[in-house]
Amino acid sequence: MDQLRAGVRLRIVLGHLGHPLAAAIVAHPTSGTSSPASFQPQQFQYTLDNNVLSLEQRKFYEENGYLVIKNLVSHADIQRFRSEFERICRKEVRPPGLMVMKDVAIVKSEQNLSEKSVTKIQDFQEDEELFRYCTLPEILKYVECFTGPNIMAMHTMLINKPPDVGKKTSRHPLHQDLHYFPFRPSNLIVCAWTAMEHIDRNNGCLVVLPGTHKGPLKPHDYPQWEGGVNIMYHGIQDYEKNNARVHLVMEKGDTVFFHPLLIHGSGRNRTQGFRKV
Ligand SMILES: CCCCCCCCCCCCCCCCCCCC(=O)SCCNC(=O)CCNC(=O)[C@H](O)C(C)(C)COP(=O)(O)OP(=O)(O)OC[C@H]1O[C@@H](n2cnc3c(N)ncnc32)[C@H](O)[C@@H]1OP(=O)(O)O
Ligand SMILES: Nc1ncnc2c1ncn2[C@@H]1O[C@H](COP(=O)(O)OP(=O)(O)OP(=O)(O)O)[C@@H](O)[C@H]1O
Ligand SMILES: O=C(O)CCC(=O)C(=O)O
Ligand SMILES: [Fe+2]
Ligand SMILES: [Mg+2]
Repeated sequence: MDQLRAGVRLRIVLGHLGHPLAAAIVAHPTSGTSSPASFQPQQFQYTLDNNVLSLEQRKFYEENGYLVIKNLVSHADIQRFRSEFERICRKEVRPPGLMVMKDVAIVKSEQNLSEKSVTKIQDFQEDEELFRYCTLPEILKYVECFTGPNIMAMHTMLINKPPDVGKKTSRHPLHQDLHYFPFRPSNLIVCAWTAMEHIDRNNGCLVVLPGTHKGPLKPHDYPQWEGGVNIMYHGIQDYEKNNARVHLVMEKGDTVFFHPLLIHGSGRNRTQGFRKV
């Protein structure tokens, strides 16, 4: 906990700020140094050696840049996070450093009332209840597969995607999280994104372009959307249109871990509910 709190700012993005991956020692036949019997050529670039992920899961993340773990966070914990979010929206608590963001279409409308206008809260590291998410053993167990054991929470958010008012402002353009991160190395950063309810294309699920974590960080800018774009919702202009988009349908408690270079976004929320992650 103290180690986690030592971070700059927190999110469900977790990273490793320590050493780069140790370079493999290559044995030279005449040098006298011998190769350990267990030496294997480096097969994996995006995951670390431990016994948590199956070979199949590891290969999936290496190839696609994300991994969904079903039913990872308990419904009881999710209910507690939901209650705390509602308390924050009612202004019963105001943790230091917290940023409350409203949808650009709703902030300028008559509907700008209470939690129905809050699109997300960011940087909730000082809220003890919400920060419990970053300390859940089941989350950290998987995070460690990507970051190694010295884990630091860097940025936190609870997203409450509102019903779209017809201007498509509830969408989140396709982007790479690394665009927002001034720290590296990228392969030792991972995002954990937990569904707080059933999420599919109707309420604006996460959309990913598999394999794009192998590419570079691309230029980002505001999309040219007529109905308006939320502040800081930058998107990639020139992504590969042939790259298959995969819509991640998730149940409450399911968690997707993804690489900060993976191109992802989310569609509009066509329901009347507030889609929470
Ligand atoms: C902070 C990063 C945001 C990332 C967003 C995208 C997330 C992608 C996920 C990827 C991972 C992200 C990880 C990020 C971590 C690193 C971040 C590094 C970048 C920074 O640190 S940037 C610095 C911090 N950034 C901000 O604080 C964002 C800007 N925030 C604000 O401007 C305000 O706090 C905010 C949220 C707009 C609310 O202001 P507030 O004064 O409380 O609100 P008002 O109602 O008084 O409105 C003032 C004014 O703003 C207009 N407004 C309100 N909401 C929006 C909106 N959603 N979009 C556009 N415009 C908005 C409102 O209409 C008012 O305008 P007027 O013209 O009427 O004055
Ligand atoms: N052709 C496109 N050009 C640019 N961005 C796109 C395009 N298609 C989708 N996106 C981006 O990907 C996100 C997810 O797309 P998706 O198609 O799921 O959402 P949607 O268009 O809002 O809903 P739906 O397609 O289900 O009607 C969108 O919010 C948008 O940011
Ligand atoms: O949940 C969403 O709508 C998008 C979230 C996102 O981009 C992120 O968590 O990095
Ligand atoms: Fe993102
Ligand atoms: Mg679409």
